[in-house]
Amino acid sequence: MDDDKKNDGYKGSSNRFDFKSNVLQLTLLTEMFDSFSEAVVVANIDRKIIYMNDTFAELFGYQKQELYGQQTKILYANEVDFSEQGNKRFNINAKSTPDSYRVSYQRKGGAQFLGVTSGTTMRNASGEVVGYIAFIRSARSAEQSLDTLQHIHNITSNVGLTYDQRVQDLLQVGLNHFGFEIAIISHITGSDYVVESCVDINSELKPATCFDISGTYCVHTLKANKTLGFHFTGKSEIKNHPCYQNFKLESYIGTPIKVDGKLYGTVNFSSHFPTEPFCKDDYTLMGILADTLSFIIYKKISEQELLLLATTDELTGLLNRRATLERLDEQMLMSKRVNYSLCIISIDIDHFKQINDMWGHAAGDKALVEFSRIMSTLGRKTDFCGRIGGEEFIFVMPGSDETGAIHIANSLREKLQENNIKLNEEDAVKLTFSAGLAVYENKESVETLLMRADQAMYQAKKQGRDQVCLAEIIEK
Ligand SMILES: Nc1nc2c(ncn2[C@@H]2O[C@H](COP(=O)(O)OP(=O)(O)OP(=O)(O)O)[C@@H](O)[C@H]2O)c(=O)[nH]1
Repeated sequence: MDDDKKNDGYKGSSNRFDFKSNVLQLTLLTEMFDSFSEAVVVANIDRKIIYMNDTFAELFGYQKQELYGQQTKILYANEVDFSEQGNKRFNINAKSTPDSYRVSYQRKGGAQFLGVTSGTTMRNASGEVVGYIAFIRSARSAEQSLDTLQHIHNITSNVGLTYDQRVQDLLQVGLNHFGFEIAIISHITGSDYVVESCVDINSELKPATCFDISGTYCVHTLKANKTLGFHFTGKSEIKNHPCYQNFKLESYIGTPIKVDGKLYGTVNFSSHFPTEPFCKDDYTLMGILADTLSFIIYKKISEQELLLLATTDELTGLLNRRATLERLDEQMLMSKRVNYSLCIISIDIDHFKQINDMWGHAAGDKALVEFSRIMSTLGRKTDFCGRIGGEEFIFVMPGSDETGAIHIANSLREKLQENNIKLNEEDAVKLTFSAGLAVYENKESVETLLMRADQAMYQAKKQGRDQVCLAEIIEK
């Protein structure tokens, strides 16, 4: 073979890896690596490129002649990385053991990609370092995809993870796979795109942020109803998209998440830097991630529904007895810890039996539902009420004193006076109630607090109903 043709390498005089005297080495490199499927590059001690194979030139998007003699700085996305690698690896004191690392590279034209590089120093017969050989592959190779799949499996099979940890870990796996900065699970209702969970390496994006869907790339993903990716938005057909104009996100890949057959939102990854074109593996992985998330979200929604069922009174929609007492207990603990007052009112509708007797059980049910609706419109956001039994309720007011609680009881009375309760098409009644008000005393239990409030309520009944009595205080 003609030497010149064989050695289409750099022939400049400044490199200390002199080809004229090292023809053998270059011939060897050419024979060994020209047909290699992995990208191979050799740089001299000045970090100038003296050999590359076709795969390398293709990976970086250059003609070989454009790269020969160039410092490898041209290949790095970040100049700092170039200097750091130089300090660590490309110097005469560097170890000659092979070494592997990941770094962001830059193609001709600026598109960036995450590369896995393995390399080692090259020495001459006297043992002096004369250059460096590196094997570079895109981090998103088949091997990387398998690694990502393994991580997804590890996360889904780890029963010790909470919902939030699981979701965050899956987002992180996606970020690592693509080498991006932002990962989002969105919940989409109408035109609202709400960031439900996210990982943002720059900590700028926060959960619960809401965008109009038209301002996000996901609008295209939803329209396509499948995974969609843009690896260099600034050079794509959507470069006028508001998301590009506002956030300069150069790369994006997103997939719709469907839960129980209905659109829930999207999972998407994005970066301010361009990346290499997405490959089949990337699309497959996005599908697997979206399916995995869909299952996890479905499970969470089912659990929430079950919890709601277990804590809600079926007829009125108020908290049921167990949930009311549990919440009361929590509030009493809090009240003790931060030393604020807490009041409860035990409420019992007057002569309720007569409604059932005169208009039937269904009419009684309607009265209970309407009474509950009116009662739950009262008070502060932190107040809550629950149904304790048939026509008995308690109203809990954390942070309120006796005056505040009496005000609530009076408001309920006024509302009931203003509103006739419709029992059926023709009939309506006015309801009254008897109530017992108890102010929580430090150290007492839920049972004593309730008992004192109930006793005061029975007192109100005894005294003629339609009134509020104060509970006895505990004798010291
Ligand atoms: N419709 C309906 N009635 C209920 C429900 N739960 C309990 N009740 C009825 O509520 C009535 C309560 O009656 P009582 O305990 O005698 O009390 P009251 O008639 O309100 O009289 P006072 O409390 O003394 O004013 C009973 O008839 C119960 O059957 C329910 O879920 N739906």
